Amino acid sequence: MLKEIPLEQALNILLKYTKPVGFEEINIIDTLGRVLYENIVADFPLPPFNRSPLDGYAVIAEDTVNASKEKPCSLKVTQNIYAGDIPAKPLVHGEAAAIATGAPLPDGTNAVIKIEATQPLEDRVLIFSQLKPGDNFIYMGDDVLEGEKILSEGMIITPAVVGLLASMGKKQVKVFKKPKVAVLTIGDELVGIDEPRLPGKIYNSNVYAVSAQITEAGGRAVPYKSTVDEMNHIAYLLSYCLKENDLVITTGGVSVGKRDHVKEAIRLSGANTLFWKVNIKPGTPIVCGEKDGRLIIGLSGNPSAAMITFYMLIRPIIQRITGMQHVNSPNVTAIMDESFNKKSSQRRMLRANVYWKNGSYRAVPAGTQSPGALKSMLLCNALIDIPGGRGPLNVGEEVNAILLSSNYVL
Ligand SMILES: Nc1nc2c(c(=O)[nH]1)N[C@H]1C(S)=C(S)[C@@H](COP(=O)(O)OP(=O)(O)OC[C@H]3O[C@@H](n4cnc5c(N)ncnc54)[C@H](O)[C@@H]3O)O[C@H]1N2
Ligand code: MOO
Repeated sequence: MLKEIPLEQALNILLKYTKPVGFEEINIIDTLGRVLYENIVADFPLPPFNRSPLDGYAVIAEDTVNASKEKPCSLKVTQNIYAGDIPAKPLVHGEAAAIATGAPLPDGTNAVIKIEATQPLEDRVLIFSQLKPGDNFIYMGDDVLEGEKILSEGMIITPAVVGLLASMGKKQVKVFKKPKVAVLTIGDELVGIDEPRLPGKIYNSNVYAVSAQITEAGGRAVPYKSTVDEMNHIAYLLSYCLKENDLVITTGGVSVGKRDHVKEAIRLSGANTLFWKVNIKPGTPIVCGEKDGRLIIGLSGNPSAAMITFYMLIRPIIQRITGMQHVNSPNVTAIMDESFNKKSSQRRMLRANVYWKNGSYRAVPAGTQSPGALKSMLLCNALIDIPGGRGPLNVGEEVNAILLSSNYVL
């Protein structure tokens, strides 16, 4: 078993045991945020026919030579084409077709004039400017060519992807399956939020916060009722959860106290312990086991420590299982707006709020940094990565900030 390893090594080990859990076919309406499992090749072009970008008249450009406000040319209007129509016949010299935006252009035409540069006159139209072939003409396949690969496996489904899928007429879409992730919270002190909070007890917040993080990361959270600090029972539950789920996350009982049984319970459950302790603060005593290719990851019971190690180590593996290729959080250089007075003997992930001002990122520590202080996670949208052995941070100092959610920064 490895001990006190760097964060990056821990993540590499976890990713080695991480692979997608298959695919499912779902309705397009439910695909936003999922990851595409298939390549999509256009089996017809977009637009599927030559079309008009304007309300106006389809003409033959050569018929408009020298046309001007003073000397308009006059063409006979032989048909009206609305969006959704099929042109009744091709256009020949001397003719124009009244056409709506998005309507198919008749054969023979090579330009469109907007309605504002024309004037109807009985069954004819006066054209006030000269056109070149191709003016205001949208060719079939202008956007997407037939046979073109427009979407690739591994792409995150954004609203634009949804739009392209729909324009290809795809109702059912193959996406990577979400992993089932068990959340097993451990501690004699825990009571459920629907139970009386007796003296000495606390509500089990981790089961909810970690489940929410799993959902946010793209997994399917399976929360279990909390369990007491009893070794054999924990070992039994670990085996059970591992059979029922793709990944098991626990919180609590990973340190060195008499009732911290998770490390031993992982061994008793038949799993192989990959490492114990990662060299970051908070969340140091994280433990990880593997059985039959599935992982058990035991996080600190301290609520913020659990959330931070989740962001650094578990979110990437859930994202990888869901088919995402790029799972690293973005880093930016930020300038400290306030000082942080503590020394960091160990590498520290400082909860911070990072924002953009006058051309640079600024960082403010997000409040009490104790590993159990959950409120500090409210403002925390980034972690300042302080190397071990560094002294306090001063106002104006440049730091490396790991962004947890780019949504909250700008
Ligand atoms: N002698 C030492 N003591 C500790 C060390 C050490 O190296 N030597 N390490 C400390 C560090 S660092 C951490 S982190 C914690 C980790 O402790 P555990 O993972 O064993 O967690 P617990 O002791 O079970 O709980 C810690 C804390 O969190 C509260 N908690 C637990 N579960 C929940 C939950 N589901 N919801 C809300 N709050 C929860 C629990 O009541 C404790 O207050 O160990 C240090 N000790
Ligand atoms: O590693 Mo712990 O989360 O600092 O108390």
